[in-house]
Amino acid sequence: MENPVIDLKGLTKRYGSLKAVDDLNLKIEKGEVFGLLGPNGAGKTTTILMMLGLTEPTSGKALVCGIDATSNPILVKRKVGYMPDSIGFYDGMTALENLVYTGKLNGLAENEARQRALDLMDLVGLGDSAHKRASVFSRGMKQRLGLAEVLIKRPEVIILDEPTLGIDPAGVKDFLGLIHQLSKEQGLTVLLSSHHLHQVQMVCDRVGIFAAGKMQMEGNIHQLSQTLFAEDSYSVDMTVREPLPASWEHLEALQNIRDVRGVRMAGNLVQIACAPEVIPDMVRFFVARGLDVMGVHKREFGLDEIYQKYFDNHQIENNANEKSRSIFKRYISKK
Ligand SMILES: Nc1ncnc2c1ncn2[C@@H]1O[C@H](COP(=O)(O)OP(=O)(O)OP(=O)(O)O)[C@@H](O)[C@H]1O
Repeated sequence: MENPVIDLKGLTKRYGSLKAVDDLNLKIEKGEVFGLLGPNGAGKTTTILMMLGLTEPTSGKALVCGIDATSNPILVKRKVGYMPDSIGFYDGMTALENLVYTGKLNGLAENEARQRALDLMDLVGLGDSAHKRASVFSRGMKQRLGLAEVLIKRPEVIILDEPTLGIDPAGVKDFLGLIHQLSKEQGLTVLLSSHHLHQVQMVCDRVGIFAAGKMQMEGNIHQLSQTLFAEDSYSVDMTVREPLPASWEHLEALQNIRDVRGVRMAGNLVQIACAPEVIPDMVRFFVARGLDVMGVHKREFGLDEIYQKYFDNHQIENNANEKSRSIFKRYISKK
């Protein structure tokens, strides 16, 4: 990566004997959406605070848009919009007044701030609520207003901490769609910290699993899946019309096909761990035995399984949001 927008070099933060962040190296490029994942206490917030110049590193550097966040925090704050997990507004002001106020604080003239605030309220789906007091906003509406407030100063980077908390499912889809659009169309660089793995997977180009102050793994979903699940990272779900008996006579022949690494059967569903190239062979196998194939679904492991597998493998205490955990389904592997 030639000119990363975010460049963390050996970033370390100690609190007494605790290393909250331990020699972190991370580069994020322009227009990239990077998901920062990790259990409670992993060091995510401490990292973000150092990137904003709000906490001084014990050693190492946080460069944002080429600026050292520790020695130039004010300059960095002009370039970076930060949306914390709980956002405060001036309750006595309307949503529009709040945004205009923030715009003016960031150097916009009154008219420009007003116009931009109105445009942004439309963008985040609050166009009809511009003149309502922020105090009457629901949590989800406050999150949307928070995004508008972050965007008003035209940041080059936005850092979002659990941004979808309290937003309804349709709103989450809109919100993530908007993040994606801003990154791809306007080159906005996004660092997203969240425990909602499915949402992170929907929007992030790359994710990093952070634990015990260290970046344990990083890459896109495909790379992480390949690293953790190796040969089992692909599988295909075949659905046949009639349920198959547990002692299906063709099971062994299926298991012995080249590149098939495991088979699991449940009624009329057969899950086969195999390379994607052999999917047509699988279909032919079933058809040749007189079975009606009703569905073929190629499946890759998602971030939920990747995250769980990582912590299963490494036995690092995982206190993260229990809702984000899912049951990892294992295949019956060939002996
Ligand atoms: N000001 C502080 N003084 C002492 N220890 C701190 C301080 N701030 C954070 N820590 C410790 O540093 C570690 C990392 O905390 P941090 O808030 O960065 O974690 P996190 O990954 O953001 O967690 P969460 O997902 O719960 O928000 C924790 O062990 C925490 O107790």
